[in-house]
Amino acid sequence: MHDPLSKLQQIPASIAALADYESFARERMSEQVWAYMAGGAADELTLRDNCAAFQRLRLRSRALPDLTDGHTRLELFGQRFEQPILLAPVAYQKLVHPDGELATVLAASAARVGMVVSTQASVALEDIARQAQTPLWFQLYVQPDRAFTRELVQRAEAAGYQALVVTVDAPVSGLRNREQRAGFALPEGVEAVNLRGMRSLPPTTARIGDSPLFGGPLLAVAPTWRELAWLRSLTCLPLLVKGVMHPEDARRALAEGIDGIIVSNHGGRTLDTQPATIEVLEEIARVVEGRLPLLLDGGVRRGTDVLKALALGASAVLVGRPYVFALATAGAPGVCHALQLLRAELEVAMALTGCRTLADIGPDLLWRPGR
Ligand SMILES: Cc1cc2nc3c(=O)[nH]c(=O)nc-3n(C[C@H](O)[C@H](O)[C@H](O)COP(=O)(O)O)c2cc1C
Ligand SMILES: CCCCCCC(=O)C(=O)O
Repeated sequence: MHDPLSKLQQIPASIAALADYESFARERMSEQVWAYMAGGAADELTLRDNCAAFQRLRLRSRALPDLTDGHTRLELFGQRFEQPILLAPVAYQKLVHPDGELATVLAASAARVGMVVSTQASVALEDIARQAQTPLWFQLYVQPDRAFTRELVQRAEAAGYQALVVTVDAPVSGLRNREQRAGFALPEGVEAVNLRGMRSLPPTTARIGDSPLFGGPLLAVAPTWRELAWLRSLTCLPLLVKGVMHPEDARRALAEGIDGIIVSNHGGRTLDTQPATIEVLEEIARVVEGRLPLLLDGGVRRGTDVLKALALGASAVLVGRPYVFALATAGAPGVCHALQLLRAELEVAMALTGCRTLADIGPDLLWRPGR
């Protein structure tokens, strides 16, 4: 296996934190691709809030902790992870690098980080799995063609994916104004290869005065909790829902026998003006009461963000855009480097807050005036 660690010296020397990859990535992308990768929905308030809300939280350091035998290991669904950080599903990675998801999985394997592969990956899910030496989970968009959806699940199982992550926050695409203004469209050579051969919906042709969405074909086939129950009966893989932002949806997920919940607002790409994920995490954690793994994504940029999410009830976090920016800048070595930076930051943050293992991380790490 090609080792991305051997190329780490090619990383621009000025990159000291995840955010530093952004300007390098931007230089390497067209305006259209940048709009797709970096942008969010509508006025991008939620996109910005995801990061800002983490930045508002304050940590409390602890003096003279005993940190002997410290580590960041954890188990999720019987799978062992070296750190509570996974790669979030991001579609069409060939937009930013010719090897796309193959470069990412190489880096994830070298960094020993779990990866969630998008239904809309630009590389076949089987080809990604063949390269993987790390746990892979498959992110599922329930397709209008349910027989095709079942086949996708079976393909993921056969290829060795170890969990199914059903995205539940995008029955329709968000209003991506930045993409619209830039005129983003998939270029030739980049496509959702896993969806080849699927019957697609008839194009919507709403005219002025018609309802643009309601009554149309899209909502008629949008997934509901019924499809979740169907998926539950279809697979023995751990089943997670990604995109929960409301405590009642968390309650429903528990009742439906779901195995894990990802608190996510899709990185601010679906419904704009939602709160930041870190702001709703605690309320959802109160519903879940530790009965199943609770994960979070959206705005995680620093090791201290990982620590804050764990302090408020997450078992692990996922990162999205930062690794795509690293991929665009320096390919697999870039992704590997970005993951190593984040892990180092987490370990420093744990040491300075007196946490020897993840079990030591709790809400008292946060400084909350008046409490
Ligand atoms: C370019 C891009 C493509 C994405 N594609 C998918 C996808 O195919 N499936 C999915 O469930 N989420 C997708 N997401 C959302 C991410 O999985 C994740 O929720 C989000 O990026 C986390 O926020 P962050 O980018 O601030 O880390 C995508 C996000 C981005 C930026
Ligand atoms: C119905 C939403 C399709 C979006 C596909 C990729 C994605 O999740 C994203 O761009 O965000």
